[in-house]
Amino acid sequence: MSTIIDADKSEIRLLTELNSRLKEENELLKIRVKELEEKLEHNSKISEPTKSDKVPAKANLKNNDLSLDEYTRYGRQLILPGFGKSGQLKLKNTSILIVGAGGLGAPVAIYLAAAGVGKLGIIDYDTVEKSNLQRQVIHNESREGVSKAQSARMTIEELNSLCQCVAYDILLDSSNALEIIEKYDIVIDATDNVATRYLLNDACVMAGIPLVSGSALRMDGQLTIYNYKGGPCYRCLFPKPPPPESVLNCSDGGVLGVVTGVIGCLQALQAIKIATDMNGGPHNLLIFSATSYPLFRSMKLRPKKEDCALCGERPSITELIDYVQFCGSGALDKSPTVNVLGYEDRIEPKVRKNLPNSINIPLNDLPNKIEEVKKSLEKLNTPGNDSQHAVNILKNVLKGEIKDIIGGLYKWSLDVDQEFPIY
Ligand SMILES: Nc1ncnc2c1ncn2[C@@H]1O[C@H](COP(=O)(O)OP(=O)(O)OP(=O)(O)O)[C@@H](O)[C@H]1O
Ligand SMILES: [Zn+2]
Repeated sequence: MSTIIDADKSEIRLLTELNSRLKEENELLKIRVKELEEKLEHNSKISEPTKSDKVPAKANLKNNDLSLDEYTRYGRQLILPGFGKSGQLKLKNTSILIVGAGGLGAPVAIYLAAAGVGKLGIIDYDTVEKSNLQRQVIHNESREGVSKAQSARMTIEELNSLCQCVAYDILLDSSNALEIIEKYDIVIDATDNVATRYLLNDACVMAGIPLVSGSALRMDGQLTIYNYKGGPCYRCLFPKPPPPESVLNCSDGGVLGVVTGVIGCLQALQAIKIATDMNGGPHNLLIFSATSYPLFRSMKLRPKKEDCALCGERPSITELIDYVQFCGSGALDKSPTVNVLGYEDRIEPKVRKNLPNSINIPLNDLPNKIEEVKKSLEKLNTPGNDSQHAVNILKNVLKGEIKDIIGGLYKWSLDVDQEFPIY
């Protein structure tokens, strides 16, 4: 009997000890929480904006506090001096529109959602293809054929369900741009064509929204912010579009996936800096080249032009125009084309490994070989964008129907002759 009482007593003693230890730990935790709160408060004060032209919050989220879940999720950036709770709240109350869910748009969307931007809009008219996956890391194999905007939204929702993501699977053009853009605080240009670049620039100037513009091709990339803090717009620097035949895109020129990652991450960074009013430095053009040393160069941008047709003192462009006509090409445009099956219909018999009735001439040699082409070529086929340039050159010197075969030898190998070697 006494043994049982002794055992009970020692258990009570243990429990009492445990209880007091828990109380002590509880007190220590309270002190630690207080310390962290003070630190956050302090950091928030450091990051108070010093500049007057703040980006107006259009997210309409009106969140004044962070939940426990958000403290845990964003803890590593909350303790950053100059960012803190006030930076996090600004991100939470910011809406950002990403135009293009391709090589640039993918990292932009992932990093902005992960960082806690309150609302992300993602626009893309296209669907996911296997050749996108080498760099468009927001998509995956199971999403082939799915709308890029929807695929991006699915990834974002899995990554951060606190981020409100709106997917627009549409072609952004003059008829819809302003209406959509006006709902956002910041716009990211992650597209790949000149017409959309001018469209976004004009719409952002008209709506008074900063535009974070990026581009990447081959091993190189560029980053600029337009229409921000009194700086220039795209038209101040480039009043006229380049000739359409001088523009090369990734499907023709190629691009290393990491290069789009570098530029996309920098676009996300600039957007975060704008949203949180972090110091951003002067208006610069940042140039990245994977094959140069140093990898980055920064060039001061020319200032805003007083006589800019769009943002100047007496603007002549006061509404969105026809950008396909202005640029001579649009997001969907190519040279006059014929698809491989159409071409197959016109020739016979099929000859393996060589396209029948065709000769293959490198673009550089083409101007010197017009006579040869005249004699021997009925229809032309060279790969990629070169063939579109070739069509333009030939149209100037040859009469008759000159067309570019869509997809060239690669598409021929897919749709007509699976044994035709591709490269
Ligand atoms: N006006 C526009 N409206 C909506 N989406 C656009 C517009 N212009 C371009 N885009 C989208 O921007 C993205 C640009 O990304 P990127 O060049 O990496 O992709 P891509 O066109 O799939 O590449 P590839 O040329 O290799 O097929 C594309 O997904 C394209 O559909
Ligand atoms: Zn301008």
